[in-house]
Amino acid sequence: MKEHKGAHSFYSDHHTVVTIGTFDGVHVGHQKIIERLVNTARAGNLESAILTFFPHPRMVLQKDADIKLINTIEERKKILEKTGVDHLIVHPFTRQFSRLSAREFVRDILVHKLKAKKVIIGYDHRFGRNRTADIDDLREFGKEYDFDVEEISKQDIEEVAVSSTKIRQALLEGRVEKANRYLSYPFSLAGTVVKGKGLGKEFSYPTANLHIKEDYKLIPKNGVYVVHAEIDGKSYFGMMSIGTNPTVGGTHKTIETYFFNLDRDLYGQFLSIELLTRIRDEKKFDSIESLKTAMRQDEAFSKQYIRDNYAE
Ligand SMILES: Cc1cc2nc3c(=O)[nH]c(=O)nc-3n(C[C@H](O)[C@H](O)[C@H](O)COP(=O)(O)O)c2cc1C
Ligand SMILES: Nc1ncnc2c1ncn2[C@@H]1O[C@H](COP(=O)(O)OP(=O)(O)O)[C@@H](O)[C@H]1O
Repeated sequence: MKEHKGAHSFYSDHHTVVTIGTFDGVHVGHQKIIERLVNTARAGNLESAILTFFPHPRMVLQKDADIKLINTIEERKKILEKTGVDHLIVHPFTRQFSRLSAREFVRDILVHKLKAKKVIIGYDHRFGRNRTADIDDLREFGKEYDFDVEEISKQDIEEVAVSSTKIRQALLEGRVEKANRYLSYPFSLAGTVVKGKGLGKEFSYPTANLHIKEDYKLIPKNGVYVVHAEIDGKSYFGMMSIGTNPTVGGTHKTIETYFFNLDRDLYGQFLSIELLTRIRDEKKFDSIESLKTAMRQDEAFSKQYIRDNYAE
C-alpha cells in the first residue's frame, strides 16, 4: 500500500477505482466495501484507491462537536494496510476543501488527480460544498467525465447492521466484546508509558500508565478490563483500570495496566493494548485493603477468562 499525503501528491500511471470515506474503525461493513474495491481493481486492471480524510470532517466543521474516534489516524492506516489496497490517500480536510463544489471535487480530484474510472460509493453518500450532491449527481458527472459509479445498496449496508456510531456507543457503555465483534479485531488503546503516582508497587500491582497523545481518541467507559498486548514481541495478558482512582483521591482520568507474568521497566515504551472484556465498574472503596481485595478478584476473573478463551 502506497500512502499519499493528500490528493495533490497522488500520482499513478494507471487508472483507478476509488472509494471515499472516513472509515473510522475500519469495521466489518467498511471491510466489505474495501474487499469489493480490491476485487474490482483486479478484475478491471485498475489500481485500488481509498480516499479518506483527516481530520474528521466533524472535527473541522463543528469544532464544538468534540467527536471521539475509534481509531487514531495511525491506527486507521495500519488496519487499512492489511486490506491489500494499492493506494491510501489521506486528504487533509480543511474548511477550504469543504467549500469545493461537487463538480470541482469530481473534476479536479477524482478525475484529474486520481484518474478514477470507477467510484464505489454508498447509496446515501453526499459530497461537495454543503453536501449538496448525491449518488445520482455522481452518475451524471460519470457520463460527462467517463467513469462508472457502483452503488452499495441500502440493503447491502443494512445487512451488515454495523456502523461506526454503534461501535462508539458500545465502547462508551463499556461493551467491548460487542465493539470487537463489529470491528472483527480487538479495540485498542495506544500510547507511551508514563510515571504515575508511584503507589502501584506498594499495592504489589505495579501499573503501566498510558499516555495517549491524540485527544480525539475515544476512551471506553470507566472500569476494569481484561487486556492483551505484545511487548517486545511477546504476548502478555493483564488487567486495565480506566478511571479517576477515587479510592486514592485521584482527580483526573488515568489508564493503567497491570500485566501478568511480567516484571520489567516499561517507562517510555510505546504500547498498543487490546481490550478483551469488561470486568466491573470503577468503585470508591473505603480502604486500600478493600481495593486490594477487589484487585485480587479482578486477577482471578481475568485469569479464568484467559483460560476459557485463549488456552493453547
Ligand atoms: C485491575 C485494577 C482495578 C482497579 N480498580 C480500582 C477501583 O475500582 N477503584 C479505584 O479507586 N482504583 C482502582 N484501581 C486503581 C488503583 O487505585 C491504582 O492502581 C493505584 O492508585 C496506583 O496508582 P499509580 O499507578 O498512579 O501509582 C484499579 C487498578 C487496577 C490495576
Ligand atoms: N507487571 C507489570 N505490569 C505493569 N507495569 C510493570 C510491571 N512490572 C513492572 N512494571 C513497571 O512498573 C511501573 C509502574 O509502577 P508503579 O509503582 O505503579 O508506578 P507509577 O504509578 O508511578 O508509574 C510501570 O510503568 C512499569 O515500568
